Amino acid sequence: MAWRNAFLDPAQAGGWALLYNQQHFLADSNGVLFPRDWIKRQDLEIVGEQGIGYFGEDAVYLLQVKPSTQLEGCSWQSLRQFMLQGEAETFRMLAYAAQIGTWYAEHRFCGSCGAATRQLPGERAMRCDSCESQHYPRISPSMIVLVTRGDEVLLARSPRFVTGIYSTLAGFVEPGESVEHCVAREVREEVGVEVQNLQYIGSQGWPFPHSLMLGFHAEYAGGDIVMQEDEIEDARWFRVDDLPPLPASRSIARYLIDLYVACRLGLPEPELQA
Ligand SMILES: NC(=O)C1=CN([C@@H]2O[C@H](COP(=O)(O)OP(=O)(O)OC[C@H]3O[C@@H](n4cnc5c(N)ncnc54)[C@H](O)[C@@H]3O)[C@@H](O)[C@H]2O)C=CC1
Ligand SMILES: [Mg+2]
Ligand SMILES: [Zn+2]
Repeated sequence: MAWRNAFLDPAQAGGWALLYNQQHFLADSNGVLFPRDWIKRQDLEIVGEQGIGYFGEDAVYLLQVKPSTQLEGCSWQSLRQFMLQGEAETFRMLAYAAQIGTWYAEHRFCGSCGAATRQLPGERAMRCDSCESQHYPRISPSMIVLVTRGDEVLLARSPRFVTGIYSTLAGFVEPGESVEHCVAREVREEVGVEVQNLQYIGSQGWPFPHSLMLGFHAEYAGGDIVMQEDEIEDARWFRVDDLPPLPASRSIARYLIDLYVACRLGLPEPELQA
């Protein structure tokens, strides 16, 4: 079943409901989608509602509820869990839903003047009538890069990672800089190394909470590894035939590594899950 984003009017009846709060969805043994009319008859406090698209032919609505919300036979499951284990189209739906949920939750009041906002009909925007501003979903461009040196790749550990896992370097683009500049700056800051011959590989929306990952391969150009305090716990060169535990297969971090390894070892190219 395929997921497709769309703008649906919540005034329409029917369809399916996702129950959302802070990067978590309520789920039972059938999954995350509940008959929406049935949900509306339950005694739940619904904070906000958006029509977000179609799962197959079925209309899907996102219902923001309180974190204390309980439904018989259901439990709260994290978006990260669906990223690690969920079916691909289900994860695409939940990734979009979570970003719409984050946007809505963070823009109920105007950041300029503090007045309450309202949802504009027909557009994904929160409108402040008091100062006439509009607030759209925020997307944070971030670079992610695999630094390579022949048969070796530079991988690092953040103290936030699961024990043992090594990954590519990543970082947020700063205001006014190009993504290329960001790659060179972040690599220099995090591991003290210079890079050259950047090659753009592809991108991935990353809903934790609203990054857009722009993925590169870059060749080592000079410098010894000097790790950034607090951000980087370990960084090393690994041979492509002797790699440590790597990030989740659905991540662009993993794709950048698998792609380079496949090229060096003459293996079939992996595919990036969008
Ligand atoms: N899809 C993938 O394969 C991967 C995705 N990522 C994502 O890339 C992003 C950037 O990676 P990091 O190394 O964590 O970034 P980073 O190297 O720029 O440092 C993280 C720090 O940036 C600050 N920060 C948080 N949100 C920010 C924002 N929106 N704009 C600017 N600064 C912000 C915080 O102080 C945070 O501790 C994160 O969202 C992370 O989840 C990281 C690795 C793999
Ligand atoms: Mg970083
Ligand atoms: Zn305002």
